[in-house]
Amino acid sequence: MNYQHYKKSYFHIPNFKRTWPEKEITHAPVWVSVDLRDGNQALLSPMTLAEKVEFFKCLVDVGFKEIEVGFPAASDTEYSFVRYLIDNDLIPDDVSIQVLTQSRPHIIKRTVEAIAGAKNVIVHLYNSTSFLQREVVFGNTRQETIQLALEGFQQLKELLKDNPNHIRYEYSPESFTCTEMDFAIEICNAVIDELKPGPNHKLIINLPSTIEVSTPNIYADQIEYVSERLNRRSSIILSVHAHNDRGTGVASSELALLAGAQRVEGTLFGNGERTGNADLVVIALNLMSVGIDPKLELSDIDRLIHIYKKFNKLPIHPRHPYVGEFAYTAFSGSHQDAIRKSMDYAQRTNAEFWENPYITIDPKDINRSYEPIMINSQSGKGGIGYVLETKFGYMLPKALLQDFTSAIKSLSDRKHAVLEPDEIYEAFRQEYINRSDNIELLEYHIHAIGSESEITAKMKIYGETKELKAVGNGPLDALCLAIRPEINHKFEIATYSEHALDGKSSSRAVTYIALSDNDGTVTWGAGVHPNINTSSLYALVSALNRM
Ligand SMILES: CC(=O)SCCNC(=O)CCNC(=O)[C@H](O)C(C)(C)COP(=O)(O)OP(=O)(O)OC[C@H]1O[C@@H](n2cnc3c(N)ncnc32)[C@H](O)[C@@H]1OP(=O)(O)O
Ligand SMILES: CC(C)C(=O)C(=O)O
Repeated sequence: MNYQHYKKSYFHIPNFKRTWPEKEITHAPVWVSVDLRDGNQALLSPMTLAEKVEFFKCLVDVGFKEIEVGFPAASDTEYSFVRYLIDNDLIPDDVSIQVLTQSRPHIIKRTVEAIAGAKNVIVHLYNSTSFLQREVVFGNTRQETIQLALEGFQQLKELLKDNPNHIRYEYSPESFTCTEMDFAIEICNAVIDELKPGPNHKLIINLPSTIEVSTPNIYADQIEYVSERLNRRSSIILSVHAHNDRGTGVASSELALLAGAQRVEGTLFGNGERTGNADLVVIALNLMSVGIDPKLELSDIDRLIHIYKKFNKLPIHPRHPYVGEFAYTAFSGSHQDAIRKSMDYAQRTNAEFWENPYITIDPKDINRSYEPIMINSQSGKGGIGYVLETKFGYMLPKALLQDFTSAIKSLSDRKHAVLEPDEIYEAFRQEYINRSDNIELLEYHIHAIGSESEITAKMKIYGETKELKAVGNGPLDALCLAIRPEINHKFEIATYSEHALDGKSSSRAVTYIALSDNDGTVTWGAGVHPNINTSSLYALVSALNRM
């Protein structure tokens, strides 16, 4: 690998006493959806006005109070969308729309025109501050870079000075993670000094991980280091906006919260430039999973998935946290076993809290329909038993389950595929239930003789119909006695168990019987019938056929 091609692109963070590793997240941050801006700018085909309107409504329903609705100067659609929201009174009073602008006079002017009449607006101005961007992209010195930001805000203040509405400002030193720390502090403080925020008109300072270049702990250090050195800190809302280039956008945002961030920008399911933005659904559900109110209403997750797929025209990965197709599925035997035991335990003990060794949240809390267990060649008896029990009501004795599991594993191995519950049941039915291949019980009658039972049975044995009769200490014993002389094989009933299948008075019963023969080989059979005597006789015949 050509690792010599790379070097660290973030700058040294001077020694300081970091406190974030000792902290815990205790409450939800201010959430900001940037789906309609950062998400939208990264799409193959950006959303139409109608699509943005529908997406916006969904974000409002979810509970976002700050929504970056676009970059109004970018295109007619972007501009018209902002106007449409305002002119049609679609922005609830408790929701602020946020618009993004570069620090360029004509772009700022157009942005201000776009927001005329909106009650609550955050005007978000950015310019890039990293060494590379300053030197190569802009050709600006540090001082010129600061000047660019200040001139932008001076123009905004002038254009908005008579605006009667609630206007707040946000400043982002874009490419913050590759900016020298002293310069990041210098430029943010220059903006703070220009805007002079106070407790009643706070300024949002957003420190983006425009591109992820380090492990999340470095980002957290950068956030805490700068946070502590901002002027008028109590009048600043510290915001983060993490991308996901190293796959740690969520972790970066979470550690940044420990480090002093109060506000998190991101998108649903992590859409956004390149590898995406921080996934707000994951961060919020991470909070819920440890008992913290996420302050977003995510229970109708399927609606969000639908909106995401429809308007972003992107799929959700099957392994996506919380929402992927397999997020609540275990394939491997030991996981299935532990999931099953824990679910049974929670039900038995009427548990107050969700606790499961392999499933972090109860999928029902986000209205997911789910398959907790799927069966393939890596599965074990725990999972197979779970499927037979939860889908079909069969509670197999452990030894029978073991017997059946080897058959299922080799079936899945041969098929190279997951087995559907119906296939598993069908395999069980064909192999064990009411077998009559060579020996068939056609009719029977039982008479009680004192404490004993006499059975008269019409049976087909290897093609020949026979009338058999015997007395035993119960119907099953009697049938064993009647059959033994007819077949050339010794057997004893080793175990017997039964249960109702459907849980109603009209329900069917299932009986499981294990026979052992001369050399100790154990053979299982099962019988199903509404009459419990019949189900047990069928189980015996079934086991005999298998033996
Ligand atoms: C990290 C982020 O996601 S930031 C948001 C990025 N989003 C977008 O760019 C989407 C919307 N953008 C657009 O539609 C277009 O880029 C526009 C309309 C804003 C501008 O388009 P154009 O005028 O054609 O310029 P272009 O896009 O090529 O931008 C490059 C110019 O903008 C300058 N520029 C870039 N960012 C900024 C900024 N934040 N402030 C001031 N100038 C900037 C560059 O230095 C460059 O100037 P130059 O032409 O003098 O070299
Ligand atoms: C404008 C800023 C916040 C941005 O989108 C980024 O840095 O990724």
